[in-house]
Amino acid sequence: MALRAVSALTWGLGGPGVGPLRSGTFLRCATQHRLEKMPSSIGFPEASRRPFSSHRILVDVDQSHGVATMKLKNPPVNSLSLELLTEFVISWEKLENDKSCRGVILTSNSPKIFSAGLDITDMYGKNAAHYAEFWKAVQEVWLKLYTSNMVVIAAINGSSPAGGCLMSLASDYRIMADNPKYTIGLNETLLGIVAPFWFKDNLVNTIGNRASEHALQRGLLFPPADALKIGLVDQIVPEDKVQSTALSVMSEWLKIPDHARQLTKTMMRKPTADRLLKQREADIQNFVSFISKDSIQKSLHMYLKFLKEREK
Ligand SMILES: CCCCC/C=C\C/C=C\CCC/C=C/C(=O)SCCNC(=O)CCNC(=O)[C@H](O)C(C)(C)COP(=O)(O)OP(=O)(O)OC[C@H]1O[C@@H](n2cnc3c(N)ncnc32)[C@H](O)[C@@H]1OP(=O)(O)O
Repeated sequence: MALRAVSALTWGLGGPGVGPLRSGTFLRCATQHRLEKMPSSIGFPEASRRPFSSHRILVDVDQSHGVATMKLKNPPVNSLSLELLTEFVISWEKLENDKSCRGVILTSNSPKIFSAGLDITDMYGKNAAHYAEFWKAVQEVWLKLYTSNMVVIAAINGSSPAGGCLMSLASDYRIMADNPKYTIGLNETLLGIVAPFWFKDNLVNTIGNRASEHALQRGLLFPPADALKIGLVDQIVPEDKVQSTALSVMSEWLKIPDHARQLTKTMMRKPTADRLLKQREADIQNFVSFISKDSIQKSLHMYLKFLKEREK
């Protein structure tokens, strides 16, 4: 009975004419029935899977449930290089255009590291044109994630500093592996660099102003239990339960009619996304001039050296 009630609501309100929302709501209604019946902790049945991949991004779409799993694959530490970011955008657009896909679980193919954040070698020793192209790609990935009509769940199966944390923050829900060796946070100041205003906005929207002020100035990296305490992640689970929990949470989110959830998400997030969109080019120029400074290049050089030489 409850199943029918949810579907009737979706059929009634979510058809053509919903405006800027993703089309294909009708298809999604059928999916919704199946999702609600799905035991939430199981994986995807082979028959309905449609994988695709590029060098650094692996995607597995479960068409019958309307859920894709996207894995970052850029060994050794899943740094967000220009190549990875570019491939990410292409894969993301493919999913956005796939009417049967309503939700994405974002995770890592590497054990222990969700993402080491932006690839420092893309911000060090290159020319202005490279920095500009790189930053535009960083902006694009954030905008795609933050404003996606799909439900985005970050399954954080390892450390997630800086840009890795940003990708998680841009998701709708964050589940982190409960291993105290892993950390998450915006640690930019530790590298002698500064998180731009839209990283900061996304953090403030998630954990509040005071906690952000503290975390950002000190470049704090939080172990899972502390991240949960301040609301940086929504849930921590044993390492081997991250993916199954993500599937289970996804099935709950997908019970909500798409159009209502999407309009609500837009209402909550549009002002923050617009702040970047309105000054995107200026933000690129700001990044280029900041990162090109001798003092900043020197800091990045020292940090790379520290990473290579530190004791493991
Ligand atoms: C008012 C003025 C405002 C102006 C603002 C304007 C613009 C904004 C300007 C700048 C904003 C930039 C925002 C930057 C965001 C970022 O994401 S920066 C990246 C931050 N990331 C980190 O600090 C993580 C560093 N890495 C680690 O902590 C560890 O590597 C680890 C992820 C915990 C994994 O540890 P482990 O498994 O032990 O692996 P290794 O440390 O041995 O690393 C293996 C190799 O990978 C290299 N590496 C690590 N991280 C990166 C990276 N992010 N980029 C590139 N390379 C990386 C590491 O050096 C090792 O290399 P070798 O094998 O030794 O060659």
